Amino acid sequence: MRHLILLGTGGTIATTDGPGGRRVGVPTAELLEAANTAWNDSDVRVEVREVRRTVSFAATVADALALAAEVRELSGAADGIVITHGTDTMEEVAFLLGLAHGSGTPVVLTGAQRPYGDPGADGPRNLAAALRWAASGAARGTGVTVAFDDRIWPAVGVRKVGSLALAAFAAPGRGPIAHVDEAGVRPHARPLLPRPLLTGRHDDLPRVDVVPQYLGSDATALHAARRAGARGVVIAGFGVGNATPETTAACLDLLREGVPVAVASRTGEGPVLGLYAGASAELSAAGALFAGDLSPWQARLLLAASVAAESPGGDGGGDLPARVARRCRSWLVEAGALSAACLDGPAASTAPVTQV
Ligand SMILES: NC(=O)C[C@H](N)C(=O)O
Repeated sequence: MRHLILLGTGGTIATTDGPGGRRVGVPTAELLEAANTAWNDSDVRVEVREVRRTVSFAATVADALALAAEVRELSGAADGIVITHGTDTMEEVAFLLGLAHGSGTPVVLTGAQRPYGDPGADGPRNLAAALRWAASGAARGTGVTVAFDDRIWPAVGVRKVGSLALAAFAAPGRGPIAHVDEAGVRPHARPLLPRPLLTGRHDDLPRVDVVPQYLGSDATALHAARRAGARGVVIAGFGVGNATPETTAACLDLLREGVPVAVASRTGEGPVLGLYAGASAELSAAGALFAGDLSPWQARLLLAASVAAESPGGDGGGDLPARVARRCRSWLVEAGALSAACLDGPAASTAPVTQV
């Protein structure tokens, strides 16, 4: 008999509507009962543990790290771990759990877009799919995944792409690695699993802020982040990773001061690259990390984990941006998010640098 552990953390799947809005309150054992109407396998024993009962927009990095520690502790004791979670930050929590996960035990997050008891509730079906996937041999060695709307998404690259749609998740440019539905569990691909970056116990991560780019944005938010004690910043850049002249200049100052800078794209799909003079090309040449096709939110966690790994308890010193970028790049190459040609620095572009 296979043994799964089901960890309940809250989210819409465990909410009911009421005066003042939705609130978490449904016990995880009740969620399991509802899922069992969609799937019940007498050969699988599910052990339920209540971890937290919150909506995920109120969760913190410290909460996610505590969850990662619990998952690590339980990994040897079960054939699979399923976590019910809010969808708003699921892409970040899945990614962070992946940064800390080193065993073959599958870890599967799921949730719902509609509350418990809704006539069209998606929670029971999503949870049933997550349990089926976790109990199947196919999930072993796939690291951390998200089960939603009959599809299984890899933690690296998964994004919430719908605010209300039942098909709430996608991994643009990557696609689902399996389907789980009436036709059974059907794996199509296996995600590349980098070595865990977060080893040992971490109660929190260094502060890293995301600064978005928008028409005419100046460097005010970047300066505020620095004043607030940010140990790194991620630019959610235009297109292929560009920033306004003011932001670019402020990022170059940060790099000179020893603060790591990562660049991601606000577009939602595709890699970033140092193509444009006075913007991405300059940032890239100055040692900013170009974070492959990671979302700004996943890039933020990668940067924070790398800063933590480089400078436990210290401020790192002058070449911190270079060391952090190197560590992130080798992780991104292992994750298939960056070409191996980028390992020692920015990949040489064959295209001529475009003058802005
Ligand atoms: N669908 C959901 O779960 C959204 C909810 N606000 C949460 O993240 O907890």
